[in-house]
Amino acid sequence: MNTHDTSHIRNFSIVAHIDHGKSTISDRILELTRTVDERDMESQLLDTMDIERERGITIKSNAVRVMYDADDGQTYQFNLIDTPGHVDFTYEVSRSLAACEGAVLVVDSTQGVEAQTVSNASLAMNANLDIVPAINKIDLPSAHPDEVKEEIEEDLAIPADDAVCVSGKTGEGIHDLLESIVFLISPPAGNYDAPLKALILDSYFDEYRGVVATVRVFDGHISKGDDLLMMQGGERFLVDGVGVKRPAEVLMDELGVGEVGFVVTGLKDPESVRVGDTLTYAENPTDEPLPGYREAKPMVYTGLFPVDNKEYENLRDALEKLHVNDPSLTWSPETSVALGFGFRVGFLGLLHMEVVKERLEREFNLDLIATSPSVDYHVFKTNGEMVGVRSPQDLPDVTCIDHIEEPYLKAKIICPPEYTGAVMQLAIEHRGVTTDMIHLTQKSVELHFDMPLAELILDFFDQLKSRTKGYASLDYEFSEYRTSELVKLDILLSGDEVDALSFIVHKDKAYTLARGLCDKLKEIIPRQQFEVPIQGAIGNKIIARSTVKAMRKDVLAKCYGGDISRKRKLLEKQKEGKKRMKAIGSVDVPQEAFMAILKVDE
Ligand SMILES: Nc1nc2c(ncn2[C@@H]2O[C@H](COP(=O)(O)OP(=O)(O)OP(=O)(O)O)[C@@H](O)[C@H]2O)c(=O)[nH]1
Repeated sequence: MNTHDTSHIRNFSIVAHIDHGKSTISDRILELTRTVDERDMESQLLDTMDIERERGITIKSNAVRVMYDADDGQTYQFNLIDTPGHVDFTYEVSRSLAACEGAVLVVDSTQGVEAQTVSNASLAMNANLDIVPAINKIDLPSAHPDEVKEEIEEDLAIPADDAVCVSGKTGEGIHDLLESIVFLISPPAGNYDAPLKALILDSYFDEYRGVVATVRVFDGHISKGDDLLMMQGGERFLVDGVGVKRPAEVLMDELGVGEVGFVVTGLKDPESVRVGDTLTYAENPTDEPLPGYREAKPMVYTGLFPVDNKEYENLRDALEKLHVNDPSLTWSPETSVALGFGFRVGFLGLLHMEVVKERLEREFNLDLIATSPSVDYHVFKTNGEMVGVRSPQDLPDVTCIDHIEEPYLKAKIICPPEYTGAVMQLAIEHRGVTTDMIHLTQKSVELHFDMPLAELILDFFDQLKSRTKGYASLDYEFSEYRTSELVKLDILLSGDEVDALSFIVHKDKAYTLARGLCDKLKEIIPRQQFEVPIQGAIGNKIIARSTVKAMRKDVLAKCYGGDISRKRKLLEKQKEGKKRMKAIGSVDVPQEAFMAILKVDE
């Protein structure tokens, strides 16, 4: 195949609302194009992380090359990028779209257009991509593809004549989808002989080969031995090899213009390759770098502390390693009287937080305690200074505070009309204000809210799902900082303040939350050999209290006589429990206590 000619190349992302079937459709494409042998086929092939497979969610985008023999007798090179659907990872989606000419927009035919369908469609439209709508799960009896077509036209302003009905499960319609990709998505433009212009989409660190970068070549071509320069980072290196994923890595002679693949940089410093940077020839560089990416800003911060303080350095190393292919992760050292040395880590959202914590524990074998999530508050002091506060412990003394601003979101919820009242009520309870209500179709309403981010991270999503029987979907973006009356709520165990349990809350909610939290902690903290009073306080004022009664904990007391295996199980369970306990003063506090705020029923 002539690498100067790009007419046979199609670069596209698969985007959708969470669970609408992107990964399943990608699997069928790999199967139908015989990229993967049937006997090697396992589901969610592109979700390479254990967590992705177990949870059935995509976290990282993944680029693979498949060759498609089309009905016109030609063979096409498809570079397919599977993307995450959850709102936390919208940033990852826009990174992938920047490398493509087209997007396959998957919509579940039993659910219709949902919040991230709208946001992904508008990301794709803003990036000027050709969009192929795929209406999925048509094998299900509850599928209503015709109505979904209408929604695509009306809500998204995408012509639905182009929509292809498919089933990722049975494979029906996948052939038609591949044909539509050939006809509807433009081939890449670009000049093979021009100076190199390649966008770094992603990178990971390999012990033996150094940093391996996934790139999209816009102009020029890359081969082994080329002398390349990273335009922003300034790093220069000789290419150690190039190749593509199918989905196993295959080395190639060259990555030509318009293609997507990987470059082995040989660079040993994980920080030397920046996602969003432009690669060019060191001796004959291009004039201007590509626009790159908007930096992903962390929204949620939490303290991560090793249960065993000796693991502190290991935790730092692990964060550095994860950062290479998760550039949105940020951290700074944090010290807690209760938990010792740790880090305040910034995440894109709560799912991102859970995923990173789980990866740190599994892939790096760390035992961690996470404290309740916080947002980044702007605290204006009486002396005119502004400080960013991401941890309740860092809040200056009240006498020095003039006012505090907190981040607000523009939230968008799509739900069936009968749940409008429930959704509005929930928003009011979370200090939200309805700003707009649009009737999309007879079956769906789009509600717009202004709402503090801090409220969203306190179980808003779970509440939304339960109050709308799972029918509502949520999307949001940061809007601005606004002044709020916020106070720091402290928790005292046996009369001692536990810094890691403090949090910042709106004044009007402080009493209810303090009471709820004291009650919750009473359930969570196991009985000790002495009574443990739990108190909630604002400054010196105690506003709530509860007590954990004294009891000698003898887990075997319940086992009369000889059931050895049951005894062993109980002891093991207790040991497991101990691992996650932190002795605070003389009280053993389990991990759940530090996240109890997320579980308080208001
Ligand atoms: N019946 C039926 N089920 C499907 C079909 N496509 C996907 N599913 C199921 O829908 C669920 C979600 O599919 P995924 O492919 O993981 O969805 P996704 O969009 O990749 O999800 P994220 O990566 O988490 O955003 C899985 O349980 C699939 O088995 C289909 O055509 N028919």
